Amino acid sequence: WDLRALRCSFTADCECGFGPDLRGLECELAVTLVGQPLVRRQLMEGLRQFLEKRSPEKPLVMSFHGSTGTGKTFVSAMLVRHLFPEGLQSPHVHQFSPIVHFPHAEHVERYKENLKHWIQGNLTNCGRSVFLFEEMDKMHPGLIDVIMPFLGPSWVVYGTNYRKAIFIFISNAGGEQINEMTLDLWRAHQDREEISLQDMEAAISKAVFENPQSGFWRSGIIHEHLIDFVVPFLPLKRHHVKQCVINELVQQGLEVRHGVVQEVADSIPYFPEEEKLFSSTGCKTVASRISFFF
Ligand SMILES: Nc1ncnc2c1ncn2[C@@H]1O[C@H](COP(=O)(O)OP(=O)(O)OP(=O)(O)O)[C@@H](O)[C@H]1O
Repeated sequence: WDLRALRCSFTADCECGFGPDLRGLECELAVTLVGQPLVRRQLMEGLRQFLEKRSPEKPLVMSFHGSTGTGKTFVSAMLVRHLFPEGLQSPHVHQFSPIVHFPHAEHVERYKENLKHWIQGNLTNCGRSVFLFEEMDKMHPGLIDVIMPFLGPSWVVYGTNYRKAIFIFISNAGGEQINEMTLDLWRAHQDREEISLQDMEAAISKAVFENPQSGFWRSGIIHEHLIDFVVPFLPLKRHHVKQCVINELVQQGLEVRHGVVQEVADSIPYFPEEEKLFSSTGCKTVASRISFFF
């Protein structure tokens, strides 16, 4: 007997090793992700809505935006780990980085063909495939539009049902707008959880669509509203950085010393110049700085 086939005939979720664990994800986000209430909300809501449907009407498309070190890569890896047990190592999780996969502007037409075939082939192999597009702001404009047919609600493309796939775009684009809105809110004495997602989504979409340096420049993906969830990563404050230092010390099995936490947090640059509120590098350099102060 093929036990896998037998199990699959009784369960709906057995699709090329796809085993979503939303509770586990929610729990890990609550414990390890610092200062990103909107991310938790958007991500969990998006996934729940999508995974509840046995036959979704379109693939799930999310776009992560925010300045450096705010947790975009961290969250995407965590998300993937809670969808496929092998996480980023799963053969059904595909990462694309413009610098690695699409380095030369003069080869864009070839990249378009390759990308289309790659996605089509992998969706034929596993409808639950996850595609991660990193550093979207470094992507040649126009290239990403080749995947538009895979993101919409059509039933099949080239004979493949692709509606169960998940696409995630990651970029720094829109980060400035997010930072400005968060700063305005702080100046108005409002809580960061009170940021209106609608306002932020509109500002981010406009910023990436109108920026010639963005992979989404004049992109049909934005114009046709193919992104289901825009996920804004807010700039991190000093107390968030301190929490990152504590998390990192615990993870490295080191003693959590107040002095070290303070020194690492103090060594990081903050903006704006006057108030020095938000970390310019988020928590990105925390791990490497710990060895200097411990
Ligand atoms: N909000 C956060 N909560 C907890 N840890 C964080 C957070 N943001 C960043 N970190 C820590 O900093 C490291 C670097 O963050 P990450 O790579 O996710 O940043 P990023 O937003 O993808 O930045 P970039 O735009 O430069 O790629 C993570 O591995 C994690 O340890």
